[in-house]
Amino acid sequence: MSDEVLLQVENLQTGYGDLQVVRDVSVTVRAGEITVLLGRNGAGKTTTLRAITGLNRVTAGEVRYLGETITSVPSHARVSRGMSYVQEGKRIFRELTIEQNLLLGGFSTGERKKKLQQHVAEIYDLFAILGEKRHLPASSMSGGQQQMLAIGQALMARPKLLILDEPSQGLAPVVVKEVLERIHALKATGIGILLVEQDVQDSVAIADEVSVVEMGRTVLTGPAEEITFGQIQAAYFGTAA
Ligand SMILES: Nc1ncnc2c1ncn2[C@@H]1O[C@H](COP(=O)(O)OP(=O)(O)OP(=O)(O)O)[C@@H](O)[C@H]1O
Repeated sequence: MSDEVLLQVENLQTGYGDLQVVRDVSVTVRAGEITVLLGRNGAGKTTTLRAITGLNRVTAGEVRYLGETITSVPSHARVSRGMSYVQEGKRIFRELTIEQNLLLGGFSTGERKKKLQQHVAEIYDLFAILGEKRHLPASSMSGGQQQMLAIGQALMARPKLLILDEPSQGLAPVVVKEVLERIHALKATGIGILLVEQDVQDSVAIADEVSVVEMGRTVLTGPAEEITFGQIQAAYFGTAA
């Protein structure tokens, strides 16, 4: 287990206008580790990610990132401090080529084209299929490959913390496994990953830390190796102690 805590969310409260959706969520992500955030539809997972990334206002609790409270730091400043967020639904540019999509992902770094090309080559090392298809339009790729492109695009911003909202959504089970395996391989780069998932079994298999949210509250949290499938199920269905 790494000791470097990248993200520490404590007793988070957030929502939409007057509607409080997240009432008490706590989650920790360490460098070189994967924290999986689980919960049923509507439990408040996406809303939690939106508050962490600065898209939703925090009404109580704390978001600490790289040792600093960032609760009032604007979203774009969180990006430039190394927080990359891949929202649900593969937000890529379908008509652009894979390589153009990746280069756009690195645009915010302000680095020169040569440096960006080096980073693109690193992405091809991580996701070989993107390199093979680099000159094809993104729309020509399968759902799983487009998800890898969305992740590759986020990595081009050179994040310390990568936040992924349901990358397995809409993918066939065999493709889900492949995408999660690729995400697992990213740990070796030293970044921390916060992964929201519906696919409990496969995501817990790659997790270091697990948190389950039910009706806007963290009901179970701890190291993946100490948490049983039965405990996760009970937390999911609101029967946890
Ligand atoms: N823009 C919004 N305005 C008002 N309420 C919203 C908005 N987005 C989500 N909600 C509500 O907030 C609650 C939590 O939604 P959220 O998307 O965070 O859940 P989730 O755990 O990510 O579930 P899912 O897996 O379905 O995305 C739901 O009741 C949802 O209807």
